[in-house]
Amino acid sequence: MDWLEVAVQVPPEGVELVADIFQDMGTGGVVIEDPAVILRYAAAAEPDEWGVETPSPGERRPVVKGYLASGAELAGRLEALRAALNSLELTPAPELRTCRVAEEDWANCWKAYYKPVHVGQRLVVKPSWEDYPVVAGELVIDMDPGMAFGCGAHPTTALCLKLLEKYVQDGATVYDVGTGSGILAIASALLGSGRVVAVDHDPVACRTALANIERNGVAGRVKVIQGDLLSSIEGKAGLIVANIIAGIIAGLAVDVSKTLVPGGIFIASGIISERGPEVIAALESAGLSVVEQSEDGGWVALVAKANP
Ligand SMILES: C[S@@+](CC[C@H](N)C(=O)[O-])C[C@H]1O[C@@H](n2cnc3c(N)ncnc32)[C@H](O)[C@@H]1O
Repeated sequence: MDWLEVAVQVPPEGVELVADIFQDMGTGGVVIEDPAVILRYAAAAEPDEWGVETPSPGERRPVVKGYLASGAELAGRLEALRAALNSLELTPAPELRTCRVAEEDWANCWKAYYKPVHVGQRLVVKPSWEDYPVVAGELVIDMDPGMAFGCGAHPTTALCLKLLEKYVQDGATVYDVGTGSGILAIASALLGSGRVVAVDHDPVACRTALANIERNGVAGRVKVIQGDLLSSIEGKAGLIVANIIAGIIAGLAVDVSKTLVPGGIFIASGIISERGPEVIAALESAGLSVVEQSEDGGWVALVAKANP
């Protein structure tokens, strides 16, 4: 099938709003290219090693990409997208570019950027097609994100991985809400969780997560459910992790509070820094106490605790 890649260049405060529009349109995955993150990689490693071109000064605004299937409805959907972008009243106004991609290109084009990454003390996220000599004590997550979000390089994912290292307890039940590639569910299992439920509303993400879970040999402890947030999961959890976007995290706070065991932990990520206070307020008013915040590349991750 052919797809239309729609790339929208926006000022930083528009990233989430545009990602929300794509999500509401059911684009099945949104890609956020943040020049600040790319610049950090370029500074941290040999750019050649990453295959990353350093953005020029004119390219400092983030780009949000969504994918629309070719077909009779495409023109109408593009028109609806343009109208939604105009209604945001951002300055400078979002700029929209489109290009056609074949499904295979879309699934593979990012592979050049993806190398083994060390995250936190013990975790290493390794692309399934790369060789990696494992060092004693390391926990290696073998990933092929396919078309789902979550290769470990994005700050929102890396923040969650570091916090999972700190908060996953042996034998705990973990719910990974918005699992994408399954990366956080797999990390939770490798870190000692006894039972993990990974949920995503996107069927492509669920298939990808399942394949990655099997690849990492943790299928016995990790179950994948296609569903909306916590609505399809039954029972309590010791830890819930959700890397989605600020508005969804804030709206999820009450359900999280009802689902956590006393003293349970919620790791919330995907929150653009400016919206941190709003999410903290939602968590606190749902009866959770925010006990830790970490920040990376303009994104904040929060740790909130249920009452003991
Ligand atoms: C930013 S990605 C995070 C992927 C992965 N957990 C990570 O940390 O890299 C957010 C994921 O949440 C999923 N998602 C968004 N809204 C959702 C909802 N209402 N219910 C379930 N999943 C949702 C998206 O499909 C996407 O896979």
